[in-house]
Amino acid sequence: MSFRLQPAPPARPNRCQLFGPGSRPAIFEKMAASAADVINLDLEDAVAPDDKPQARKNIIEAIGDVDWGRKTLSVRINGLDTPYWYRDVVDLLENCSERLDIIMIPKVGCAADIYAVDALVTAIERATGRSKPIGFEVIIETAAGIAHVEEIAAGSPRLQAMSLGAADFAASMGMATTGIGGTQENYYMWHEGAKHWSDPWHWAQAAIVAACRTHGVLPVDGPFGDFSDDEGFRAQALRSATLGMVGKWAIHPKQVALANEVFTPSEAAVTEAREILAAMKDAQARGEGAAVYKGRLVDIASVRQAEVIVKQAELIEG
Ligand SMILES: CC(=O)SCCNC(=O)CCNC(=O)[C@H](O)C(C)(C)COP(=O)(O)OP(=O)(O)OC[C@H]1O[C@@H](n2cnc3c(N)ncnc32)[C@H](O)[C@@H]1OP(=O)(O)O
Ligand SMILES: O=CC(=O)O
Ligand SMILES: [Mg+2]
Repeated sequence: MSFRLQPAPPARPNRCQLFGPGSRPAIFEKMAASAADVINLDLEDAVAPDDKPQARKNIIEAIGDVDWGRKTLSVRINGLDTPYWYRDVVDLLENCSERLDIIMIPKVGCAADIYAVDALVTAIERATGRSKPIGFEVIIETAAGIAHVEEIAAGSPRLQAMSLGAADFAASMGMATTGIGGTQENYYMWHEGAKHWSDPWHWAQAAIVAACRTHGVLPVDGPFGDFSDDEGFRAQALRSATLGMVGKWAIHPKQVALANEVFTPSEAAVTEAREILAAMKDAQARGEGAAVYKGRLVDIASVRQAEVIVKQAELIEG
């Protein structure tokens, strides 16, 4: 371990982030009643330009009026390349209740983007006397965003989570696909007469996880567009969880249960993790730094691995 210890990310469940357009208030109560840990009310790409003012009003009203329970409540503002974002921030923070937890900043390209929003949010918080500091989450979904992912992850003490936005990411990178996440038909290895599909999102996800873990931010996988493909969603989510991501977006309510299932450690995984911790405790009592568990080596690193699973389970149990 470096002399600089790895900071812990926010201790809250983030298995599923359910999105819904701010211009569709009829679904807000349904979103609140869902099993998602995080709700993202959208002012950005799911809202047509002419609908943005009304969407802001809908969201401001719903933040105060809807019972969001213990969910983390987030609003996605428009990108800094648009004329909308400052009005999103000003209207929201001058008018919405303190129930709002987080602002999501899309298409972040460098740390200065976060700095700009932080300066505006800080000024409004001071001017209006808001007592609960607003957190940030960002989407990495441009070439610049992935190129500067580490400085972005270090961009503000407000930053809690970072998602990969596969749709805009593919567009910005010039990727030859209109699919949002998942397997891409043309991304395969050819070996002995058979296609073996690879994962074009892997490297971006790994870069995001590394940046997030370095700076105590939650790494999250973004949207999976084909909501009729449960197995495709599950496979993508399992890969993300294996890489260290803590959750995934749902762009349709049927994806919430799938995400929760994948990002909740199974009973078997938690039992095994606890058994490894117990085996290592016994080994340490004997003055040994390594032990054999089910025929395989476990040592202090295994303790750290097992603790990840146990902590995640305890966080979810509350
Ligand atoms: C690339 C990106 O930026 S992704 C993030 C931005 N995108 C979004 O926010 C899109 C979010 N999703 C949606 O807007 C919608 O789910 C759509 C447009 C994809 C599909 O909407 P619909 O055609 O209404 O879906 P469908 O008919 O299957 O809905 C089934 C039920 O779920 C409800 N529902 C639909 N979407 C949502 C949602 N996001 N949250 C909660 N409930 C929802 C419907 O109201 C309907 O309820 P009912 O059974 O009581 O009538
Ligand atoms: O905003 C999300 C994306 O995939 O683009
Ligand atoms: Mg996007």
